[in-house]
Amino acid sequence: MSQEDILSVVEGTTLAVHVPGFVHPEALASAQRQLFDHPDRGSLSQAAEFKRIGFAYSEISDGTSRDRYHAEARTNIQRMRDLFAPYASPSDVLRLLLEETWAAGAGLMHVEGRKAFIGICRYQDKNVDLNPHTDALERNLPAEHARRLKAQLSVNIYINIPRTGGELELWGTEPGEDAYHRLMGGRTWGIDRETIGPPVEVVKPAPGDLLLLNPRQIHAVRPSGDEPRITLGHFLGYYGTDRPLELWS
Ligand SMILES: O=C(O)CCC(=O)C(=O)O
Ligand SMILES: [Fe+2]
Repeated sequence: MSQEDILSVVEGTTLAVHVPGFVHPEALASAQRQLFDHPDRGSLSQAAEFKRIGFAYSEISDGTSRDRYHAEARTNIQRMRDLFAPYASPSDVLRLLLEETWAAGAGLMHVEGRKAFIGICRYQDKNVDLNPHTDALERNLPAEHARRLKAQLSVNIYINIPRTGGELELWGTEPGEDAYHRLMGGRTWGIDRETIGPPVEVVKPAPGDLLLLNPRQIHAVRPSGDEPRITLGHFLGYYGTDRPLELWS
């Protein structure tokens, strides 16, 4: 992954950058054994059908959950690191690679002096649909930090992909917050598939692959037909070409 790859997604000249085989096959096989039925997988605060290990920034809804997110950040990073041992955790490798590849470097996001978590493990079980949606850090971020953020990217590393289903769908359109809420209609999260036309690109990653995309553009994941879809999710904050990238989950 190069500086140009990252910029092409920021600028919208590329819909997604696909890096096949990002995770070493032995590390991948070991992680699959560890993660498949992991006892720590818990339900996402807003949607119980989505399971995850770790606590996502998007789950912050008040002061208590904000404190919890930061208090657990380092423990949750270490938990994912331990799950991949004796191999390097792919989230750690991603952080180092971005530090090496991005001219101004890259590091863990910190908000008001508190560290972010990175490397959430998400499970999408059989028949669970991840509806078309957008992600925006500003929904959860203190306003002062949000003003500096120029773009947001999403980096997913795939641990398990079902044989049928589990494709990533991309619409290539960035509705902005007001238009997104109109598209949501009365839903609490995401857009009804009937409300928007077909995606402009459909990508089926393989286990071990990495995909970089702009999550402010509408995207979705088709339901798994058989096995659970297991990913490591990361977001990247872009503050300008001469500024370091920031990572969080
Ligand atoms: O798991 C994926 O392929 C995409 C997940 C997603 O919604 C995102 O990256 O923002
Ligand atoms: Fe998303």
